[in-house]
Order: sequence, then structure tokens, then C-alpha cells
Amino acid sequence: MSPSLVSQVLDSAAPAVAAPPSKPAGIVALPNTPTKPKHFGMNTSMVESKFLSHPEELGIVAVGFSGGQCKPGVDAAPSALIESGLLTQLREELGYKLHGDDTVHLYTDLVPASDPPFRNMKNPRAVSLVTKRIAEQTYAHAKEGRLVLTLGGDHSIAIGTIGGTAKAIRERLGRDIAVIWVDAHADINTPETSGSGNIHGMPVSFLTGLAREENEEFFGWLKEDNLISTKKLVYIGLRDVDAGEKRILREHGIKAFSMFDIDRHGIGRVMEMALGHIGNDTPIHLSFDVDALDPMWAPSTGTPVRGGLTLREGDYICECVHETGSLVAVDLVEVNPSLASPNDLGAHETVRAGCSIVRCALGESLL
Ligand SMILES: NC(=[NH2+])NCCC[C@H](N)C(=O)O
Ligand SMILES: [Mn+2]
Ligand SMILES: [Mn+2]
Repeated sequence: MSPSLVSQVLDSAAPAVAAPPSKPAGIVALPNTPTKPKHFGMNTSMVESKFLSHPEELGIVAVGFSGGQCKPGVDAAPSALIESGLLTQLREELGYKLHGDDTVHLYTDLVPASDPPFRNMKNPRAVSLVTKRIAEQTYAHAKEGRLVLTLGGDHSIAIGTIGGTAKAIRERLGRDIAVIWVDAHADINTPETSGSGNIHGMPVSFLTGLAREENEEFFGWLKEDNLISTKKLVYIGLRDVDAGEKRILREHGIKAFSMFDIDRHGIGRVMEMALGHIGNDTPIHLSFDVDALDPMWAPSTGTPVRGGLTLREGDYICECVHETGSLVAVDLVEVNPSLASPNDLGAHETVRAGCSIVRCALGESLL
């Protein structure tokens, strides 16, 4: 990769939460970015944003972090997505002005030398520190009224992305966000119900307060302001849910559309029901795990599960969410370009699918 394309730097200057609004540290505005107004972009659907003060501005958080699970390579996803032209497309074809896109954060300065398991969680200190930093980054963008795009990274990073937007939207608009979690997995294990100890299977339990820990070092930095309600959480695409997770979903009456529901009703009806549950007056954070797609479309991911969404169904979910005008943040996670056998096209296809998902969420229209 050419360093001019993506400068991978240590994240030593992350934006402080209290940074002045005009120019938070570490946020890079591209010089002379041509700004086509988004609503008139040739390829962009014309949707008024309900909750963004700068809907044409996109805050990019590129997270090269893999500590929420055990397979290396998912940290290389942001660079792969950027190299394949994603950010250029967002700028030139969809007309966004990008902020903070010049840096893939590796957070290596935050990873402690020793990080033994705690309450069955693997790499607990690293994941806690990194997600805390990510929360500061998404918070800074969302506080400015920008749409936030986070390129992961494994799904543990959603503790930071959602924790940051939830807080910023509460402060800016006095509203709670809803979360649409598109995934083969529910990622709602508590440290105690998890069989793997991998934190990428637990982010939703921390974000909803179902898992709690006072200690600052182990997600104790998550405060009420960072949390979301189980009533405003909707899953789409589930097909590999652990027994303990099923119990949690049932006990809390969490809205979930599995592949069964998609087969029964079709994706069109499922999206009507999912968005109906959220209501049209609620800011939405979309967290998209690429393993929601069938491995036929996205094979290069750490925990693939057969029987998933077609690429069109995934794109359609994103198009519908964009169409609401309520979108405030998007995550794309779990792309792992290194999980492809040599000289097969898996990694390329997965990156391509990821780019498509992001473009659809950000308003690319077909006609
Ligand atoms: N973000 C993901 N891909 N999560 C997969 C989680 C798999 C399993 N439920 C676990 O807790 O370990
Ligand atoms: Mn998953
Ligand atoms: Mn996931």
C-alpha cells in the first residue's frame, strides 16, 4: 500500500472529548475537497436528513483493531476498503466532504503488554482502552452534526462507535438513538454466557447495560449516556445465536428478524417491520457485520455462517435505512482480507461487498 494513500500512524493524538468544536485534534479536513451538495449528487438519492446539521459531511473513523477476537487480519480491512476506492467514491460520486479520513488508527500505543483474561474476557484491557478511544472519535464527529462512518475492525469496536454516538446525540438533540444490528450473530453474550471469551461476541450486552463492570479498565468508562435501550435495538439476519443469547433476547423482548423471518416475509416486509418498530422520529445507528451476508458474497470474515443474506438483501437493508433520513452513524465490521485461500477471489469479493453496503447506506441510488 502506498503511504500517500493511507498513512498508518499511531493514534497518539485522538480528538479529546472536550476539544473545541471548530477543529478537534486529529481530525483532518482534506484540502480543496470539491463539495457537490449531497442532495444534488448525480448518484445520490435525495433524502433530507432529520438529525444531522451537516448531512453532507462524513466523519470517518478507520479502525485497524482485531483484539475482540483471535484471528489476525481484520485490522487490515480499513486499508483494504480505502485502497479499493471506497472513500474516493464517497467523495467524488456521492458528494460527501470527508473528515478524519487520512488515518487508519491501529491503537498500538493503547495495547498493554500484559492483558490476562478477566471475567472470561480475552484482551479485556486492550478492547476497553481502544473502544474508549473510538467512542471519543465518533463522539467528536457526531457532536458536530456529521454523519459518522466507522470502518472496522472486529465487532467489539461497536462498544466505542455506538457508545460515542449515543452520548453525542443525547447531548446535541436530547434524544436516544436506535440501533439496527445486521449480523449472523447477536453479539449479546455477557462475559458469563460467552463460550469463546471473544469480546466481539459481547458488545451489545455492554451497550445495553446487561453486562456491567465498575472498573474503569474493563469498560467501567461506559456511563448511562453511552448506553442504548433494548427497546430501540433491532437485529436483522440472525442465524447463529448462542443458547445464552437466545435467553437474553427472549427475556428482554428484543426485536430480532432472523433469516427465517426474511425467508417467510421477504426483505421488503422485514424492513417495514424493523423500521416500524423504531418509529420515524428516532436517530439510527446502523452496525453492519459483513458476516450477515452469505459467505458466497462475503467469504473473508472470521466467523462465516452459511444461509445468509444475498448482497442485494444487504444493500436493500442499507438503502431503506438511508431512505428514512434518520441515519446518524454506520459501522462496517469483520471484513478480514487475510482469510482467503491464496489466489481465490474471496478477499476482493468481500471488500467489494463491503464497499457496496457502505455506499448504499450513504445514499447511492440505482437510478
Ligand atoms: N462479531 C462476530 N462476528 N461475532 C461472532 C460471535 C460468535 C459467538 N457467538 C461468540 O460469542 O463468540
Ligand atoms: Mn457476526
Ligand atoms: Mn457481529
